[in-house]
Amino acid sequence: MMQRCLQLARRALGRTAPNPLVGSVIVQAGEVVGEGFHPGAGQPHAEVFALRAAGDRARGATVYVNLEPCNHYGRTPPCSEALIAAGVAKVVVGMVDPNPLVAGGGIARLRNAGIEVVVGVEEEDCRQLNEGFVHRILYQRPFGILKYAMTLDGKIATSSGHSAWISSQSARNLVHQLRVACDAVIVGGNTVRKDNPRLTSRQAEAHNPLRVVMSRTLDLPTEAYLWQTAEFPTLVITQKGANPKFQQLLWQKNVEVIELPSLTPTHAMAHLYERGFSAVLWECGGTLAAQAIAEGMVQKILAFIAPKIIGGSNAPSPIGDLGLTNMTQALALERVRWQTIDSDCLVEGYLPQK
Ligand SMILES: Nc1nc(O)c(N)c(N[C@@H]2O[C@H](COP(=O)(O)O)[C@@H](O)[C@H]2O)n1
Ligand SMILES: [Zn+2]
Repeated sequence: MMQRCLQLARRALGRTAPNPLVGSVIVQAGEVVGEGFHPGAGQPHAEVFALRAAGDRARGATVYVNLEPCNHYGRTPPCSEALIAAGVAKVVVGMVDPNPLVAGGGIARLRNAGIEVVVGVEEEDCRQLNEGFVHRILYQRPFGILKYAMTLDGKIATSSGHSAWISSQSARNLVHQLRVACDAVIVGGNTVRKDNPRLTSRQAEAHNPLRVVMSRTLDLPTEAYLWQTAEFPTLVITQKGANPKFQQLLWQKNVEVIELPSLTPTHAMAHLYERGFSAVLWECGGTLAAQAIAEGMVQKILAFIAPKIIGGSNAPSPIGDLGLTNMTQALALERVRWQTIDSDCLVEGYLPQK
């Protein structure tokens, strides 16, 4: 039932920030009598949709939900009260809500009302689905995911900058799927100049992240896929006073431009946090990737490794200089997993939290 909650929650992938992904199932005498998911901030919570679907059959039933029911008046009233009013007998919770406005209060409220509450079912999967939301709440900044594709000898392009394609079509499809789950995708000016990326999800009906370009100088091409904003918006983040003429050209193309006093990954992520974003994908080159890692703006890494060799010392690598001189300083990923995708290998893991 908890896995079904996660499945339902995923229907809103990429659309709920700053809120979490939540699904709920109501079971009465072994039969599913109601299901629901949270479609987005400002809309009713998953439990409310499930209660509406169950109607009177919620009385005496068991409610499954991947996140603790809320207990506060936010954009919507507390689900704890709705569950109590509906007369449910038992609530099975995937994980405690880290939001300080909830943080165990929903569970306590239900228990005080005589409802049996079980906590921590399929907890690891529940945590992973909402890792962006959890990070946002705990650290007041979005969760950063760095993704790159490299050859067996650690290159992301030839020395002339050619990179299409390093990884297989199946690996690229997985990246499109990853974009569905993210609120924004960031590249630097170099990537726009060299690759002219689209940065979309390539899936009908699916969510597309806000496409973000970080560029200090705005020394960017006048024509690029990213400036075609009829379907998908683009945000360019630059530094105060940079290239006013080019800024004007971008605005004419409906590309939003914002100037920050100082253009760093930290400041860019702070801005995206203010916009309500939870999960941000870094698809940038090595220099920006190294800066983002050094500033603690990357929490998770997904490295696609293709069994191809480019060779040469001038071919760029996925992560630039981190200033490390000794192997004991190497950043050792935690909770590492790997899988094969066609002939490529995907290694993923988490950077130690600073
Ligand atoms: N249990 C649960 N189910 C949902 O469907 C939810 N969206 C949440 N969200 C929690 O409540 C906060 C948002 O409240 P409003 O939508 O503003 O009323 C969010 O931060 C989570 O803590 N929980
Ligand atoms: Zn709620």
